[in-house]
Amino acid sequence: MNAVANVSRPAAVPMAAMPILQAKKLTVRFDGFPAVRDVDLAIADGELRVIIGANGAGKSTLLDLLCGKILPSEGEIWLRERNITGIGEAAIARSGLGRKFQTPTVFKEMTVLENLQVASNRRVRVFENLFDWLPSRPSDKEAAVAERTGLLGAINRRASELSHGQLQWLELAMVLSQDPKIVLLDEPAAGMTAAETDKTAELLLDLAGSHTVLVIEHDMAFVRLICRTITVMHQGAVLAEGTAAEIEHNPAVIEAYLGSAGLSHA
Ligand SMILES: Nc1ncnc2c1ncn2[C@@H]1O[C@H](COP(=O)(O)OP(=O)(O)OP(=O)(O)O)[C@@H](O)[C@H]1O
Repeated sequence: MNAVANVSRPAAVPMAAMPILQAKKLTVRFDGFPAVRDVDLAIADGELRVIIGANGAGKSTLLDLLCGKILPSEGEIWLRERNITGIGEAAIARSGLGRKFQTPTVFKEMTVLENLQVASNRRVRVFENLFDWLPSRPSDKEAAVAERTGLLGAINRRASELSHGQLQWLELAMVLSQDPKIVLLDEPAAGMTAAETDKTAELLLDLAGSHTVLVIEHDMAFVRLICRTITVMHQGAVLAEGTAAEIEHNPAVIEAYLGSAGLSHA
């Protein structure tokens, strides 16, 4: 049996309370081309939301907008009752929104623990690694983050010795070290083995609830492992939103994104 099947899934989150993250008519144009168009999105506190869509649908650009990496041409982004549009990437990160990119940006010559210390500002400057005068034991928080991401046993190993999956988990652990309320993930299972993919699904299901998680994903098998609500993007706009079953049977989605073969063959 798939290991993920044993993980208890958080119930779909009802949207009664104010969403923790909202996009309102979010649009960005590059030289007049609308990469993201009029996107309305409402993510509940503790929700695990998956965004799917064909290449060029605007998924990464949407995450770039939400984390403040790029500015919208029109529309707004709200973190609970606060309009965070245009406040800048660093201020948005400080407000509790963490982003993990597809390509890990860990320091390969440092250990897992040292990377976590850099991420949480316990090891303030990278060159301090040259001197062995910083704590070599994990704090309780570092140990907890390492344990949650399956890296506790590897905490003193250099990042260069880690597998591809472990590197991805390390970068997620580095994001978690900064205490985000919301975590944005760009294809977290890309390039992973089947076992690593299952473990990543378990990890995301475990994170949901204590964190709000927004995931871009291409791999439909992975999406089915983790999804509660799926948002489908097409040509920069939101085409559909619903459960996996609703999305799989949505004629517009089948037509626009999945082709006549349907979702099960995506
Ligand atoms: N900085 C940019 N300048 C010009 N066009 C851009 C820029 N960034 C993205 N685009 C265009 O915007 C559209 C959306 O791109 P985006 O990368 O967001 O799509 P995506 O859904 O994430 O695709 P993929 O799954 O292939 O990563 C594409 O047509 C892309 O070429």
